[in-house]
Amino acid sequence: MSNRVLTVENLTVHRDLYPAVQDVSFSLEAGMDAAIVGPNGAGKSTLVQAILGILPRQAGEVFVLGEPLGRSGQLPGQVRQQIAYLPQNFLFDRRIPITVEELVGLGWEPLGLRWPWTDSRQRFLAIQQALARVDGAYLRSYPISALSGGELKRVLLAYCLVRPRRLLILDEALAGLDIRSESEFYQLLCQLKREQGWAILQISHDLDMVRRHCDRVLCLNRTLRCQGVPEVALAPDSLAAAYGTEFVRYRHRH
Ligand SMILES: Nc1ncnc2c1ncn2[C@@H]1O[C@H](COP(=O)(O)OP(=O)(O)OP(=O)(O)O)[C@@H](O)[C@H]1O
Repeated sequence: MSNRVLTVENLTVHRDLYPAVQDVSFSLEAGMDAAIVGPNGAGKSTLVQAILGILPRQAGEVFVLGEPLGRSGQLPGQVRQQIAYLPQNFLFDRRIPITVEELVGLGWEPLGLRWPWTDSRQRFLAIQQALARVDGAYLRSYPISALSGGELKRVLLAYCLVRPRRLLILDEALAGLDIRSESEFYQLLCQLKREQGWAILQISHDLDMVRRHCDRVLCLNRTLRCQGVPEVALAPDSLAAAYGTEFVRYRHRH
């Protein structure tokens, strides 16, 4: 079985009438944690949304687990189920009366029609295990309105891992976490990557975190300015290509 989880070939995506992402190519293997970095407006979210099939593309191809992403974002159900996505702002009204268990259970529901009472034991166990995995077993019957920001992020990760996945996409998902919660979250991601062979694609502005935790970096500024291991892709020359020379001088002064 191939280890290739994601392939992006010559992808171009327009916002309004201009290319926000142009001619981008890269691939991700199982067990790889890749960061997309670049200045504001560089096209990072646009790229991720096109890979998820949320935004249409003007040119290029995307393959997830070897299956081509359709022009309108279609993928076979069994492939789509293996992708988990944590957006930048998981926007919902936290006052809605839903418990942690119910929220995590939404991630478990298989696609397609089924009788509501089938697999209920499996579902219950999967939710329990996912919550235990993020040290959140005690949160099971909490209403989501009662969670702190860090607890909510852990619960959302449980939502992602409640069924087996191959690709996890994070869009600045850790923004707002304190240093300790962020570090714990990364340790957990690292374990999941090793144990379950997840490929992780994450957008981040935290270059120090990327240097510490990621094994591949994509420097984007509309086009891919460079890609490689952090030592290469985060070297001053590569950063200057993505962010401009002023940014690199600023980072060196601090
Ligand atoms: N809904 C939209 N409609 C039209 N243009 C948009 C929309 N969202 C973003 N854009 C434009 O697309 C370009 C890329 O934006 P995008 O959000 O992908 O960048 P980003 O790298 O994720 O930025 P940031 O780091 O600020 O989150 C920008 O020029 C932005 O103004």
